[in-house]
Amino acid sequence: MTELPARRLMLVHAHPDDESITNGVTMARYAAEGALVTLVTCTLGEEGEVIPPALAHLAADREDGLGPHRIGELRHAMRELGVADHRFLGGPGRYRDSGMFGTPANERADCFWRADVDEAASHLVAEIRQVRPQVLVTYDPDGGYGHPDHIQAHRVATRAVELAADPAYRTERDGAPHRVGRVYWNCAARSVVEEGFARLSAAGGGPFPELASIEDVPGVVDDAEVDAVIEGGEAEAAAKAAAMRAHATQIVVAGSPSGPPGSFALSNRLSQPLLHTEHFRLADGAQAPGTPLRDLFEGLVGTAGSTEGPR
Ligand SMILES: CC(=O)N[C@H]1[C@@H](O[C@@H]2[C@H](O)[C@H](O)[C@@H](O)[C@H](O)[C@H]2O)O[C@H](CO)[C@@H](O)[C@@H]1O
Ligand SMILES: [Zn+2]
Repeated sequence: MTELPARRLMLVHAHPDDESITNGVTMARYAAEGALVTLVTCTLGEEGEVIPPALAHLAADREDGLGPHRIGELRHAMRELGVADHRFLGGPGRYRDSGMFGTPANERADCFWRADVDEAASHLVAEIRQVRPQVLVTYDPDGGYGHPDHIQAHRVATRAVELAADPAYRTERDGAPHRVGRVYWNCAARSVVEEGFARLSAAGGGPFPELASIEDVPGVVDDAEVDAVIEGGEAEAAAKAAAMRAHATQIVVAGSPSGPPGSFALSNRLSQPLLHTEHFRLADGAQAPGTPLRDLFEGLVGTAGSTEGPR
C-alpha cells in the first residue's frame, strides 16, 4: 500500500460546483503544497438549471443529461485546482440531486434528501478510513443556505465522522477506525462579504447588473465566529475562478484571472463577489484559542515540507 501524504484534507459537498465556489482557494492551496485533498461529492447535480442556451437540452425536464455532463465539468474544475482525488458518494449517480425545497424532485425515491443517513454515511466511512484525513470540511446544519442536499451532506458527513472512529463499526469491511482531528463548517465572514458587495456596487455590478443580497450568500457569520481563514494568493484566486468557470452550466464568472477579485452569478443571474478568502467554523476537534488559524492543519500535523508524520 502506497504511503499516504503527511497532511490529508477531505471535503464533503452536495453538488458539482459547490467545491469550487466555497473551497476553491483552500483546495488549490493544499494541493499545491502536496497535501492529499480528497473531494467527496454527494450527487451529480442532475436537477440544476442550465445557463448556456446551447446546453438547455440537458435539463432534467428534457433529456435529463445534466448529471453526466456535470461529471465532466467537475473533472475540469479539479484539473484547474490541481486536485486528483475526487469521489462520488456511493459511486456516480447513487444519490440524485434533490432539487430546491418544494420541487417535485424532492419526492423521488432516489434523491439524496430521502436517503437513509446511516446508509449514506456507511459509504463515507469507507472513504474516511481509507484516506484517514486529519481535517474534514463540510456545511453547517443548515447546509449554508437551506438546500436539502446541503443539509443532508452535513448530516451524512457528521454521522460518518462518528462511525469512522467507532471500533465496533464495520472494521472487517472498512479497516481500522479513524478519528478525524478537526471538522470545520464552511462559513463567510460578514465584513468580507459586505466589502465584496460594496466593491461590486461601485463597479456597477458583476456578470449581471443586479446584485444578490448578503442573505443570498451561504453561511454568513459575524467575524468573531470565524475560527480559521484561508487566504488565497494570485495563483489560488486564478485557480478558483478557472474552476468556477469550468462549471459553465451553473456559474458565470466575470473579471480577469490576474485582475482584482472578480465576481460571479449563478443561474439566478444575481451577481455576487468571488471571494479569495475562505472562512471556517470549528465544529469538532480542538484548536488553540485566540486569533483564527491560517492553516487548517496547525497543531495537528507539520506544515508543508515538514517531516512530521501523520498523528
Ligand atoms: C450552488 C448550488 O448549491 N447550486 C445548486 C442549486 O442551484 C440553484 C437552483 O437551481 C436555484 O433554483 C437557482 O435559482 C440558483 O441560481 C441555482 O444556483 O440547486 C440545484 C438543484 O438542486 C443544484 O443542481 C445546484 O448545484
Ligand atoms: Zn450545492
